[in-house]
Amino acid sequence: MKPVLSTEEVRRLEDLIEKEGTSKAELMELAGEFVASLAEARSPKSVLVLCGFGNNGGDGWVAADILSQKGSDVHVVTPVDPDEIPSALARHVARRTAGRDVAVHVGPSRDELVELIEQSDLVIDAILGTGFHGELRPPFNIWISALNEIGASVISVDVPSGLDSETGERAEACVRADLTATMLAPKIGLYSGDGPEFAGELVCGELYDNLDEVIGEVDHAAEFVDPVDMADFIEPLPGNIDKYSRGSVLVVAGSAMYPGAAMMAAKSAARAGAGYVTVAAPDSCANLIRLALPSIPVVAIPSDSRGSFGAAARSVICEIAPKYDVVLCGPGMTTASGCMQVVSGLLESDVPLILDADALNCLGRGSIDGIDKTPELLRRNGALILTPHHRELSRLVAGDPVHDLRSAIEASQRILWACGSDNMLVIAKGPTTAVVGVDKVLIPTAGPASLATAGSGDVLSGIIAGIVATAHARSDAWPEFGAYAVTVHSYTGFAAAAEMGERSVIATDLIDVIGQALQLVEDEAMHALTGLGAAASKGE
Ligand SMILES: NC(=O)C1=CN([C@@H]2O[C@H](COP(=O)(O)OP(=O)(O)OC[C@H]3O[C@@H](n4cnc5c(N)ncnc54)[C@H](O)[C@@H]3O)[C@@H](O)[C@H]2O)[C@@H](O)CC1
Ligand SMILES: [K+]
Repeated sequence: MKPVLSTEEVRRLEDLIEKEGTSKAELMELAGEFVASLAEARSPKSVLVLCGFGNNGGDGWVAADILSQKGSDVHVVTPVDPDEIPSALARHVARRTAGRDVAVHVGPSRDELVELIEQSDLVIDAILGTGFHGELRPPFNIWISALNEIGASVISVDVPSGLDSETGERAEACVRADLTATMLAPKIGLYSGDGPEFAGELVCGELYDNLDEVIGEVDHAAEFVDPVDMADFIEPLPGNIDKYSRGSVLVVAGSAMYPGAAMMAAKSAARAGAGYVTVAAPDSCANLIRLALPSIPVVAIPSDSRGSFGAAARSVICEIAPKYDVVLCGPGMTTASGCMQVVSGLLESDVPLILDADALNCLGRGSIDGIDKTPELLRRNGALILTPHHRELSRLVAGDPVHDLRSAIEASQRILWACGSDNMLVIAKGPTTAVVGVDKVLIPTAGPASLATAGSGDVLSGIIAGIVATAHARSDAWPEFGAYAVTVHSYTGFAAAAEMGERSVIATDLIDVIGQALQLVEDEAMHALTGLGAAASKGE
């Protein structure tokens, strides 16, 4: 797992490294070297380095110096003369570089800048890093819009300039990078909001030999997990196993209006490895589900007049629920009063429980001031996993805005900390999904845009249920299993897009490739672990 840091955590880390004997000036030299090495790998004949006023600019000046010494034709653009750069560290390296074989352009006009960009093979964006906040001031807004218009090949230093490294919000003009070379550890804003889109490929320069030790001494906003971190959680299927010991799931879902959601969640749970999946659905749609899923038993529960769970549903469902390793409740269920009763009944039981979709909306309706103000509703002995997307999460915290990764993590933590339970997990779904536990936040590999399709959430909750059911002995590691499930879902997006084309994927395609996705994740985890090199690339 790789730490992902907030801006404040990065500052603390730099201070600690300084205490250990490596100064910020040395870190700047190392950062510049790292950027220069990435630039060199692209063999540019001529490089343009855009430098700002701060230390991000300083990294750019160092890279410019190294690249010119290695034979590239290097031009540096700066808003002020090197002697007038306010940051002492950056001023020092700028003066040094300007005295060497680079062409320095101070405050060029837009036309002059456009000409410089067009003449170069590669642009290094060292305009703004973690020190950027608020509205983008001139001349940088003009520089950045010129750069994006021309569509130059760009390496951004630390973060794309114009992106807030904390929130991932972008200014009106924000560099669209091909590659972002982030220093020491990725900043949380690179995963949030506009970050993933504008950063392009992300590589991290560790810069400091004892980084692993020192980074453990600062808090981490989150940790990035990739398949290699999942090796411990992927177990081979033993031969002497029966359908029940492979893990059982009860899917409480569906209504006359939305029977498909129940079908997709149940089929996904089975495809994700559960040996025995049962659907409990209102009798209004039970037969339809039976016909669609011949391998899955369906228990018909009395409906209300509109085809949702009726008043008798709670007692019937709560009686059968404890027989399963995990219960998934919510897809396509509606928020009728019978459904609200079912959710509160299941919460009172001890069975490991996943609440998704309408079950979350039932929770939101049952707590006017926000679920974080009424944590007693969620306190229970059994494990509890909530899987809200941003709108559902916002409803759970009484309408407080949730619009990006950072606000999703904050809202999830408010709920978890109010409940104080280490048996609880919020999987906050979004373009980047966060798996939030009471004491850790995991960010699994994000999937492609093809996952943004109706029913994709039902597939994810089914995958989570299937994976959690097969992991019943490992309840100490819910966040890791949650991250594993989210990764598998992401990989269904890659695999389905490879078969169907990114724009054409529908949720049922994702279900059909769950097996492929499980295999891809397993291959990547095992190959990386055994040093066999890169595994089969995602869906190719
Ligand atoms: N994290 C680390 O350990 C290291 C960080 N270094 C670099 O240092 C950077 C941070 O340096 P700084 O703190 O000097 O900050 P930056 O260089 O990111 O930006 C600070 C400058 O940006 C200007 N600025 C801020 N908001 C603006 C706005 N809205 N419009 C226009 N200008 C604006 C300020 O006037 C200030 O001069 C990192 O991003 C990284 O590139 C490296 O030098 C070495 C190691
Ligand atoms: K930058």
